[in-house]
Amino acid sequence: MAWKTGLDVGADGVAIVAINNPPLNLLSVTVMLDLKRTIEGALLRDDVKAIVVTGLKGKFSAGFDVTTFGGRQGKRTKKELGFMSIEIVTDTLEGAKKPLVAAIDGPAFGGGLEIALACHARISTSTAQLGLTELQYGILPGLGGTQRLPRLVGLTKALEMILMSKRVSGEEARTLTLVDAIAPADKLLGVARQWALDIAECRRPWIVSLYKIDRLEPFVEARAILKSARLEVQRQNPNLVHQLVCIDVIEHGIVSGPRNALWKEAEALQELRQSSTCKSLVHVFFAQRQVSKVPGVTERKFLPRKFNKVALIGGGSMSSEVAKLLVLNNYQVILKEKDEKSLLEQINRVKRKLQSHAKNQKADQYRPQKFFSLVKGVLDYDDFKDVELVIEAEAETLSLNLEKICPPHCIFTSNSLTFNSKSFGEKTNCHDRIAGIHFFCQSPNLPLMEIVRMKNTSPQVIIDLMDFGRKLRKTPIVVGDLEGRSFNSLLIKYLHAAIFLAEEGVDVYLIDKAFTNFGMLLGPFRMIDMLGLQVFEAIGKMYVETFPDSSYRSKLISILRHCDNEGESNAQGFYRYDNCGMATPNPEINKYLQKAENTSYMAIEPELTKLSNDEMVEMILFPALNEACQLISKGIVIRPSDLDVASVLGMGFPAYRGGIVYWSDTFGSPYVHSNLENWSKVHGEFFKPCAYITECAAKRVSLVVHLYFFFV
Ligand SMILES: C[C@H](O)CC(=O)SCCNC(=O)CCNC(=O)[C@H](O)C(C)(C)COP(=O)(O)OP(=O)(O)OC[C@H]1O[C@@H](n2cnc3c(N)ncnc32)[C@H](O)[C@@H]1OP(=O)(O)O
Repeated sequence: MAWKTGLDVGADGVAIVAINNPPLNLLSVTVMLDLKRTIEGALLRDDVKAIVVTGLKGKFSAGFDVTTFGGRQGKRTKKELGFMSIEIVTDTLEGAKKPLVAAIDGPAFGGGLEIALACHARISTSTAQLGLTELQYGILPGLGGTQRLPRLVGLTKALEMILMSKRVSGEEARTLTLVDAIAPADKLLGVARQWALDIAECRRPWIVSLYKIDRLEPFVEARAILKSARLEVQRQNPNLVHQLVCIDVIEHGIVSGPRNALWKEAEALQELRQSSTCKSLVHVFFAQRQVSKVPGVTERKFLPRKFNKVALIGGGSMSSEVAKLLVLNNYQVILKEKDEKSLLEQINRVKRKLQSHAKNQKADQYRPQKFFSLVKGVLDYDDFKDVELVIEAEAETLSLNLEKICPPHCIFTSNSLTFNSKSFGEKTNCHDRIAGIHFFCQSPNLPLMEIVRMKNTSPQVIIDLMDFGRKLRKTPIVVGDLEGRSFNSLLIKYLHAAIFLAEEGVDVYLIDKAFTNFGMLLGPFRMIDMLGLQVFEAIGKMYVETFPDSSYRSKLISILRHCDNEGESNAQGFYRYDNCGMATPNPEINKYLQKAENTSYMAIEPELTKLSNDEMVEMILFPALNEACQLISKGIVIRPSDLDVASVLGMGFPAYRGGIVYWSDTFGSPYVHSNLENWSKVHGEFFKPCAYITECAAKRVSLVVHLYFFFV
């Protein structure tokens, strides 16, 4: 078996110990044992005065391999528990009789950084990335990070970094006193070697982080900081325990001593790594990495082409949001409208949005003007000669004329709600340059961008659009094209199911509360307000026309709109919004619901008003899962986990529940099926389970595993 650490002793008496587990030098029990053996070997050699610990090929270590987390582990003995943290990191590395200096380049995350923290000094490149990212996986730093980081940078900064899994650059780490010096990559080892010799020869201090006290706040202040951190995490994530456990472990070190706390940390890690929260978060971590892989496209390794100039055609308020997003990311934008009046309105909308953005960001007064200089409003196509991307927001078709005006590499996309892939660009000769692009259910602020890949869209165009999405700081998800179905349809099912319950007499605000208690960022009605009732009604109508049997025909939205309730855009919808954007229930809502009931042909179902929170959540999310299974079984999304990522980023679904498909699958397909089947008998086709769920339930197999067999 190949060694996972290398040893190289120089004539200066410094041993370089390098972690060697490419590509990211991930840690495992084997790597840790090798590290222990190599360090012990170096300590025994008379020609070694000091040791530099580093990672091969410019990557210190991206921490532990998280695939080992989230599963059930047998009970461990106390010795096994503290083995890596106490015997290896603390007693062998930190307790070494010769000084150890960490030379950090590239990633130093989780356990990787914890090894560096146990060294007696740290030298880093300015671009290295450092962070204790464990809480992002529902665990806590398990190699002494809960004790050493607060002692190196102070409790306040350490809590900020640990609780938010915050990553800092080498440069920032230097200002935090997390690293002792910065060196360019080509001089990193040289500087670290000299530093190690300086410690060995008493020219620099030999610092043992575990017992450092000068950066730690005084006892009373420290406990007050921890108390307020506890309150804050409880307020933000009342369903999660791992953050509280982590704060307890940090406090234990302050009250009972850091070595004592290392045992507590090891026990807590053992417990948390088996939790469902950890399993779900690890699932989301890998799912997020998968979405960047598009079969038949990304493995070709094409380089993305850069867009400088983007044209937006029509689209009113929605397009103005996209225009704002583009100019804030330094794209030149051509706004094309059909007449003077619409153009003036559009220009003013973009101006207002940029001004209010600058105000919210507390930017200087000239910033909006600077951004606005990137926007040009036009009524004709003269300026399209050098645009690289066209986003059509309204038109159903793409004209041959436009194709001729634009350069031959220009990409044509539709952002239209009623985008019909068959007619869009039908008469042109550039089918390989046509795609759909959704800035996510018309709210460009959500960190998701859906790219609809048509039958003929070229791989290069998909690469270009994915890169464009990332430059806008969105996660691009590529979907196939089928009858206008996409992640939007899943979202619409979810929101329509919530409206169905409200129209059946369930309190709107209780529904929203049930969802925020479940962990969603916003309840469904707050989300409709955010999307805008006009947009929501338009998409709803499109679905009713395209899928008349399985769509829900809501009365409520048009009634609300009739009384000028448009959502956040005009500060009234399901909620009313004050000048600071604070939402309070709309006092008129029952009046609108009564009207909807009077015009509805469905009888109110009193049983539904007795639903528990969990039942409400299932009844609203299972129809969305039903839609998800259709998207997957028809091959519209590449893999089931893409919908988990889309639900986390686009719906605000709690990542710690793993995403909509993953979460639903924990109930088992027979449970999901029998619920949908029962609801459909009473409440109609909207709830009818799709053939795929029916088949999985009949075979009593997992929805996800079965789908993988289907498509891989
Ligand atoms: C006990 C300890 O306290 C616990 C811990 O150490 S917890 C672990 C903490 N570590 C982390 O959070 C690091 C997570 N990784 C990352 O952020 C990024 O991978 C990175 C910034 C290091 C590198 O990014 P990038 O260069 O884009 O490479 P990326 O594509 O993400 O990763 C390369 C491969 O390694 C995998 N990988 C990355 N980090 C991993 C990890 N910690 N565990 C398992 N696999 C990992 C990726 O999934 C990917 O696999 P693939 O090629 O099969 O898709």
